[in-house]
Amino acid sequence: MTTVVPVLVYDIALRTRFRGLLRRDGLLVRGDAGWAEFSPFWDYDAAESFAWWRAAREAADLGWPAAVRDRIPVNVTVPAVGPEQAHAIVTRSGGCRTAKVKVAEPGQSLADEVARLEAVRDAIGPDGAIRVDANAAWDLDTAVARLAALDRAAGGLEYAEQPVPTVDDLARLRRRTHVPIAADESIRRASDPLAVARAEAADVVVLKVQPLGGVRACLELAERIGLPVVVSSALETSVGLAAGVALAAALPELPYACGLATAQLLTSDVVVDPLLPVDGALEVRRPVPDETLLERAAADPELAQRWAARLREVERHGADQA
Ligand SMILES: O=C(O)CCC(=O)c1ccccc1C(=O)O
Ligand SMILES: [Mg+2]
Repeated sequence: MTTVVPVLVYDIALRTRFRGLLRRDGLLVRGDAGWAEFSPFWDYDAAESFAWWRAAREAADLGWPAAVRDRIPVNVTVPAVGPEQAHAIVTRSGGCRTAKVKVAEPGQSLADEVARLEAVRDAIGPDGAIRVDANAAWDLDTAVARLAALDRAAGGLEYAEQPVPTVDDLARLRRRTHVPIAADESIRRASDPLAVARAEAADVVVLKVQPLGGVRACLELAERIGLPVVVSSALETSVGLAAGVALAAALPELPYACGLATAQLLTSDVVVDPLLPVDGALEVRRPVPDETLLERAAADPELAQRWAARLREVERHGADQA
């Protein structure tokens, strides 16, 4: 393999709390094929983070397969915020015709979620699509009851992403609700990502490039799963998002909006022209970081050291596997 140069650790504030985070940090590297992002969340160990490193190596060393489309329809991502803020996020989303609303977050009541979904429907209009993401937080009976209530509040849900943790419960739930089911954690954190398809546990699968080890790995997985794919981000800078865009651009079919509009959740980016939606879609392109913006986003030396140590650990893990 060619050498990949660790170039910079970024540390960027989020606009609102997301997945319990107030800031996002990660490593940017550059190889012969371009810039790449390595940004596993801190609760992922070296074994799980190794797939994220394979995705970065692919981006830096090889680049990505050819695109078959030049724009990617995307959903606006609505964190667990109040109804006024939810309304404003959708209205200022850059024309997104699909909204993905986070639900089942700690400390949130059904009333909070109903109010958020009503606000999102008001903002997106009757023709917009609304999906929810529960991040595996419900048990089966709670999911059946909540989906009925949220489906009503939203005036119809396009689908529910990972409402329950296990493949078996996804399959059972799918038989107890008319809301279509999407699998996310059951694909990207599973030892066997094909189990969802075998169990007929989902109508849609969410694929994320970093946790699944790269664009090529995702294209292969998509083919083997044989279900419609939604490409989603891991809350990256535009450097990481470009890999998701490349996957969405290369898939033979793309029937749903993708979850790649998350540059909107960051207060700044490392490229001059971030991957933000225009008319509800991202352009298929690979933006290049800007020196000044890289400097501005640079983490303090202590955080940079932690990432360097982490990368050494992940590479050591990879060497042991080989
Ligand atoms: O899909 C989207 O709209 C945005 C991406 C997103 O929700 C996400 C981002 C980082 C980590 C996990 C998730 C998730 O889908 O659960
Ligand atoms: Mg999800």
